[in-house]
Amino acid sequence: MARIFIVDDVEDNIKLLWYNLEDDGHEVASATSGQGCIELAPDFLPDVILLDMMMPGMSGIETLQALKAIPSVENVPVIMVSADDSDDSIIDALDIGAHDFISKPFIYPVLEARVRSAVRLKQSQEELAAANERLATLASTDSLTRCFNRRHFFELSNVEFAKAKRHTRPLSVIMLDADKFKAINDNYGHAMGDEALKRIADVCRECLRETDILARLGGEEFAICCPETTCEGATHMAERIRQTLEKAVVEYDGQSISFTLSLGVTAIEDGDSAFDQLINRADQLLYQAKTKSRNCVVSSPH
Ligand SMILES: Nc1nc2c(ncn2[C@@H]2O[C@H](COP(=O)(O)OP(=O)(O)OP(=O)(O)O)[C@@H](O)[C@H]2O)c(=O)[nH]1
Repeated sequence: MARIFIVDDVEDNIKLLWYNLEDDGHEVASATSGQGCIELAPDFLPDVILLDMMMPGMSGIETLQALKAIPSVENVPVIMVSADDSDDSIIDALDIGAHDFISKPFIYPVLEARVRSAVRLKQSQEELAAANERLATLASTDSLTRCFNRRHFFELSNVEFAKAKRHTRPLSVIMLDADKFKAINDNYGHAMGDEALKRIADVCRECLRETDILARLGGEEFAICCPETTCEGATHMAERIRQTLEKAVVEYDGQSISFTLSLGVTAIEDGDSAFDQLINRADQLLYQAKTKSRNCVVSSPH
């Protein structure tokens, strides 16, 4: 079963096709002009469009061109249907992006077979798009914590850094690392360690804004890039993350643990020419937090 949209200025042609297609189990909608097609097809979201070439007003070719400019229907296969089966017509239609061409009068089973072929194309396009989306997610996220991975974090943060520099806007970075994490793994097992990492990500997500970029940089180290945020604002947020995590209890397999975080916070400074400089500074501040007492936030400039 597919969703078929018929465009023809002759209502009897539409009716004939409609009954046949409905009999074959398809869901059908129609328009009697190119303009009607442009207005209705994006709502109906068809799998295939059967488009008459010769119509008064907007021709089939013009309608096809307009459809290709509408994102929600640009990839819907269009079968041009026309009494004019001159080579030029066929070439025009296919060059503009029609999937197929069938001349009138057509033999219905042939048209049906072409519709099936177009539906198969649409389905493979959709499967490919979904697979590409899954791949893009896999390539950009850490599977354990669902945070961005290191590579994607730097891609996004470099763009934010460039924007902040260009418009002289604030931008901050928080680096955070679980304290004595090795002991969690050693005493409670790797699975409990994994639960603890997931909790760090959840606590960060709870505390950050939609525009903030959260990533697991590796091991038990995370970073957050905060556009439009001063060092003071980011320090406030880091402190909220620290306190929330400190109170959290992570449970796994009948056991429960609590643990703490050390955090380093810095913001863009006049002399900074690359995002890496902020990361290095935040990393040094995180190191200071570790050597100071752990379970604390160290920020600069204060
Ligand atoms: N469970 C789990 N552990 C991990 C993962 N990645 C890294 N680790 C562990 O994280 C621990 C990090 O240990 P260290 O670098 O010594 O740091 P720490 O014990 O947190 O000590 P401080 O950072 O000094 O407070 C190591 O035992 C790693 O094996 C992971 O994906 N899952």
